[in-house]
Amino acid sequence: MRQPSSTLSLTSTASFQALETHAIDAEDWQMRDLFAADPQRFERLSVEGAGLFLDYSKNRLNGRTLELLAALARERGVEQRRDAMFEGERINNTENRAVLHTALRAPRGAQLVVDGQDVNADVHAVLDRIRTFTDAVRSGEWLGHTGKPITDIVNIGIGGSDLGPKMVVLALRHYAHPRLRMHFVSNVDGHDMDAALGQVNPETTLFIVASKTFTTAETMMNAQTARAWFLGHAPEEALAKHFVAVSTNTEAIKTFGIDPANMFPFWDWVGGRYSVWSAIGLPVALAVGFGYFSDFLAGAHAMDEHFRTAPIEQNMPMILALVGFWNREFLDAHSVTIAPYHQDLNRFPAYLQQLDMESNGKSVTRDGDPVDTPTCPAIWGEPGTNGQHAYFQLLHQGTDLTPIDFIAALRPAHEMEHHHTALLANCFAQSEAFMKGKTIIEVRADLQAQGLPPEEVERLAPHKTFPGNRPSNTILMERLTPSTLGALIALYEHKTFVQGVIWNVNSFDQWGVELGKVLAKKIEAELAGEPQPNLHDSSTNGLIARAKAAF
Ligand SMILES: O=P(O)(O)OC[C@H]1O[C@H](O)[C@H](O)[C@@H](O)[C@@H]1O
Repeated sequence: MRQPSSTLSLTSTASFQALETHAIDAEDWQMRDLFAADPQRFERLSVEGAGLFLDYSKNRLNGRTLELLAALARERGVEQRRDAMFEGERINNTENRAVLHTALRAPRGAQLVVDGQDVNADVHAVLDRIRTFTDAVRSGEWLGHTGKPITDIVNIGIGGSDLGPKMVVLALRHYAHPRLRMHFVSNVDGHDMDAALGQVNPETTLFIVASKTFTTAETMMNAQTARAWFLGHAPEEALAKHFVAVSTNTEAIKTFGIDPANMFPFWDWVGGRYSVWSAIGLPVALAVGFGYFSDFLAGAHAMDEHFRTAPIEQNMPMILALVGFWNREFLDAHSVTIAPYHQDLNRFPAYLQQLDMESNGKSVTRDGDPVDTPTCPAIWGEPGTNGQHAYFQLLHQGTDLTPIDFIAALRPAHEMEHHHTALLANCFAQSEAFMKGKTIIEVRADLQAQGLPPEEVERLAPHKTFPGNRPSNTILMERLTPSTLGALIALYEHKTFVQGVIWNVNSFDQWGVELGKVLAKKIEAELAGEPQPNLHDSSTNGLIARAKAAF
């Protein structure tokens, strides 16, 4: 494999050291002054691509900062590693796998042969099957065992086999088939399955068991429960009309009792959190139809092309990554808030939590050495304007600096124009307020103008002062469509990738989730079996004892 020039530790690179020196100068910068000094700042610090617009001018940086960040990206070999990913090299070095989610959205006929396998042909063969199947279900031609069309689809999956399809189906609800109700069951907590089964009819329900490995404990338990529930209402031969599977593991699907003819495959080079573009997106294709699903893939592909070809300085995912890196490393931002000013992007922050934190929540490099800087910040958020009335207080006046990504569509999918005007006004007002703040002098002037006595002005002024100078990005799109949503997700995927290369971590494994799984198996056996005192620490023993006493 081509070796990117990132074997030096991050802090020993010349470009990181140049950034460290530059960051000392930048400590005193006020964004208000940066805007006042440069009337072109917005034009200079914004970029367009694949139907998205990114304004990153409300960050504490200048042109020199960007030059230094771009130099760092070059020194860390971001472009070489990007090309290696697109070409199918095995960049996931702890699992010895290629990372090819970009191939899932490449148009038919794109050339990509990896290990002698025509990846593009394989991808499009599965897409053709998805088209045939989803057309049949949507048209009503696919019938349940008693001859009725499907009305409800229950996706059973967790992590990447849940978050992507669920988020996208919600985001594209305006494109959805009116007959099909979509349900998502992920949690091993029986309340999740109980709620879904309470709403559906076995005669008209299609279950999708979605699991890359087909070994994930939660999904296997939920799938068995759904199967048993279904067989309580229908004969065994009816299963083929009501259960399909999405997986890379054909053998496990057969063992479960799903006909391989009802299996939609994908491949080990698709990471779970990057899998919504594969057959894991089946619920999306069922809800919105294959045509819109293709538009969704095409939007992501447009972002791939932008990412692959635009120079770093005009490359949206690179810039989003570099600005985020600057805020993390030099402004000590421990977390990032995602604020979609679009109610239909309700689950987007949760989706990004897995994408970013499972990818870059690492503390050793690809070579197994400890990293020498902080890595992935925590990601969290809620749609605006709701967040404004909950935790924005901390963002405005708390002691931590938390960068914010505002995301908005300029045109709504409804006709209540005045709602949309109010929504956008709030979005833009918040980013302005975070940037500008309100000085104590301005606050005093306001309070004096209200006629407050001087001692009252002095008492209240510190509470009403906003420090400002708090960074944010704003991402705009004309409308939230299958295509712009595809581009938006791909933007964040590539942002995550670029940061991972700079930190030199493997963004494509997730060993950190394993320990809890192993211990849960042990404790599950203990909870179900005879008491075995003192196998654990006193806290875990005590909790197990309390649970057993309640059974
Ligand atoms: O699709 P599955 O194999 O069932 O995996 C579902 C999820 O579980 C795992 O524990 C991983 O942390 C996730 O990356 C994955 O998406």
